[in-house]
Amino acid sequence: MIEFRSVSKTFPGGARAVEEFSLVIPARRITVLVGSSGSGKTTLLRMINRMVEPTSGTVEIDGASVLERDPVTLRRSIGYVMQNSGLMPHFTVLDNVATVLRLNGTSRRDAHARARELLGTVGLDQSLAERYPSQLSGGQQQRVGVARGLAADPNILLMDEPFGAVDPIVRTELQRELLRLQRELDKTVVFVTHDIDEAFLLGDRIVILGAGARIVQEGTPEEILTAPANDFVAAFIGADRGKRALRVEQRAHGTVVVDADGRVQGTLSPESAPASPGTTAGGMD
Ligand SMILES: Nc1ncnc2c1ncn2[C@@H]1O[C@H](COP(=O)(O)OP(=O)(O)OP(=O)(O)O)[C@@H](O)[C@H]1O
Repeated sequence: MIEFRSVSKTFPGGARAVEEFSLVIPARRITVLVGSSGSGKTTLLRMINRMVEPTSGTVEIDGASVLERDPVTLRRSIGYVMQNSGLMPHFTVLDNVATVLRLNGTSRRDAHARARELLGTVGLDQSLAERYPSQLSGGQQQRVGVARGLAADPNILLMDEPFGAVDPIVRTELQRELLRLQRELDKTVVFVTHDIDEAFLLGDRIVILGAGARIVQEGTPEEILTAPANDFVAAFIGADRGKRALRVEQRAHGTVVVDADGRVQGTLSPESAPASPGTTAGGMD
């Protein structure tokens, strides 16, 4: 569990990126921080591994303040994946993935063996191991970034718009892979995005942020979709638009689900159709 307690951050020069931010981030779940540009998402993420130091307040991991940990050791114990993969251009894929392990004292041989294993975990072919980052596609680079983030087998994985720079098809693929990985590896993931669709797809919990990282609403996707806290959230999630505002209509050949623009999005099978008033669900008696 990660806990922010009244955390503020003012950068030199006076930008108040985060003001009195408090939040509990549950273990073994994906928590998504979503908000518009400049709302302080990256600053929050980087205060977890002390890449940014809070001006006041504390960040705790399992009850212990990160401010009391050695920043270098702390950083190496937490996975970090960023938008442009952050790979070292003159290192091979294998060496990029193995770096943290080497820094933590693992032998070259063992670090490479583990790195090869991780390429498999993130769905990359072993034949890419000796390539350099510039010889990979954007999507492959991001996978290497994820493998590197997982190298030290951290409990916590911080992801800062990791799929922001790839095309929509690859992005969908990477999102699915992350959900699969999470089911397999059971990490505490803190994921930053400005894309509300991505937040709904990935988040077990979603935190919608306004300026200064003010929490506008926090909850499960279901809670936010069914009860947006205010007009800002409703507008941000597009509550009255397209696929967020579905209704059921009876048509000649069956029951269909129609979006806010009147387009048919799918069908409703008899088993999942809501029971009409007066009927008993199940109907066995
Ligand atoms: N190193 C820095 N020095 C000065 N100001 C900074 C620094 N880093 C961030 N800021 C400012 O703090 C505020 C929050 O920035 P942050 O990067 O956390 O926002 P964000 O929500 O992640 O934005 P984006 O979605 O554009 O990445 C912004 O006003 C930004 O200009």
